Amino acid sequence: MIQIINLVRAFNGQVVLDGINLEVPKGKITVIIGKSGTGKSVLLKHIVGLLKPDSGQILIDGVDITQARGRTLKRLKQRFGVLFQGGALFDSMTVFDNVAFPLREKTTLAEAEIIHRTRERLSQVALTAAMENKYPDELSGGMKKRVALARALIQEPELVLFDEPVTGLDPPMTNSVFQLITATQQKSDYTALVVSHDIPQIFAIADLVAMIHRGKIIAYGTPAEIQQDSNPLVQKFIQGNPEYIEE
Ligand SMILES: Nc1ncnc2c1ncn2[C@@H]1O[C@H](COP(=O)(O)OP(=O)(O)OP(=O)(O)O)[C@@H](O)[C@H]1O
Repeated sequence: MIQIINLVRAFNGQVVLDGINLEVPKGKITVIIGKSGTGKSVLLKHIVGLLKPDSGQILIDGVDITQARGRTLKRLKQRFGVLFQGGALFDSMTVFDNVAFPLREKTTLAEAEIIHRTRERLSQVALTAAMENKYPDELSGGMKKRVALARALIQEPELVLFDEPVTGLDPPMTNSVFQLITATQQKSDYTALVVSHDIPQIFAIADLVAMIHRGKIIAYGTPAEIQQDSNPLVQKFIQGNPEYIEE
């Protein structure tokens, strides 16, 4: 579904993406791993059309989003649900209004249908009706992630991008958010691209894992393949070996 071909991007002369090649298959969960500052968020921003590369292509079902403008770009963007780092909920809106927001902004659905769909999504992420009228600052970190997930899924996107969805959560909450990603993905069959450092948990949810190092994909495969990868850099990273920091 997504093909990234020779993607290159530098900022102020510093090359961040140095010829990324990656296929993200339809209806699967692909996880990108790699240390802080290797360009994982920059890559996601290119995929959703927020940044333009210096060169290379990103084909979404054959259409190059790096070249898309106007209506074509808008239509491509509508196919994405995005959960950026931090969740970015609107503090002045209730849980319900946060989740309903994309439907109110971008569709002409009747209010009754908006209420129905919003409740459906909230229950999908195990948020009860009692939570609907709370404001983000009354919620725990894990609850906020659930609300952000419900909002990312509200328009039934074909493709959902998650930028470090469990950062700052305790281990049970981390597992619970990962389980929700798996459960919603299986139910709605969207294509998921997740950026996460959380090893070993990501091996339990990923169909495919790609490791990015110095602007390139240096390993790609199933969790079992990655865990057995012969590249010492991959082994150092997944085992949390401090030597990797210097690599
Ligand atoms: N808009 C920008 N202008 C200049 N430099 C940028 C910009 N966005 C990102 N960078 C640089 O690109 C590099 C990669 O950043 P990015 O946020 O993609 O890393 P990351 O792999 O997602 O890290 P983390 O895991 O810590 O979130 C960093 O050196 C960052 O400073």
